Amino acid sequence: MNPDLDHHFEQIIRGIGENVDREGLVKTPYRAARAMEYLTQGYQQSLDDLVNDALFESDSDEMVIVRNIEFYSLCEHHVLPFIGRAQVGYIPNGKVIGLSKIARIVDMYARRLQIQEKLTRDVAEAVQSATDAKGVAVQMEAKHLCMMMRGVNKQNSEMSSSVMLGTFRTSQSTRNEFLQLISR
Ligand SMILES: Nc1nc2c(ncn2[C@@H]2O[C@H](COP(=O)(O)OP(=O)(O)OP(=O)(O)O)[C@@H](O)[C@H]2O)c(=O)[nH]1
Ligand SMILES: [Zn+2]
Repeated sequence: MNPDLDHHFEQIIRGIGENVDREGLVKTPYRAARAMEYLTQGYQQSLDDLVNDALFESDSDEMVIVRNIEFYSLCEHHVLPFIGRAQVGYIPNGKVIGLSKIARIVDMYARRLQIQEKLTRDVAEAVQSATDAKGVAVQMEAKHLCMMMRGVNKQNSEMSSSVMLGTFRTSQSTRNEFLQLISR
């Protein structure tokens, strides 16, 4: 818990012309600071702690895909939410990773400030480094509130991003299999 954050939120509320002493707002700097800490908790986490050795020997070398992992992130330009789903695939290389850990990896990076392209790459590289996989593919689609509730005000546009590593990059048929499986 960082009490400085409470003070900064108090300044923001004052800055927009509100009265921080009125009843409804008295506890708001505290609440907003705790919420912001929660939304950016990824800075306090590390890949090693999160994976917690949940790697299991396996001779399977078939593609594993986890689809529709929802995530909530904040864009680094406006500190407004972007909300979407991730699809993560990998080809094991002697070991598989605990299923929940893939979703935890997505969450750890989502709970930081960034752009979607970096989030996509961070997740792909983390899965690669945790599993030593033959290849990793990550595809994400998200709606950005900075495009919806301000700025260009487009309600229906979604951003799609993908990162392919290893065999997903070198083999067209592996990439196609992934894209086919996630579009089901
Ligand atoms: N590539 C990419 N751009 C993003 C992402 N999130 C927000 N942006 C964009 O970042 C850009 C920042 O542009 P600026 O011109 O510096 O900021 P701005 O004046 O607030 O831009 P507008 O949103 O167009 O009003 C905008 O085009 C946003 O849509 C993201 O995850 N990836
Ligand atoms: Zn933004």
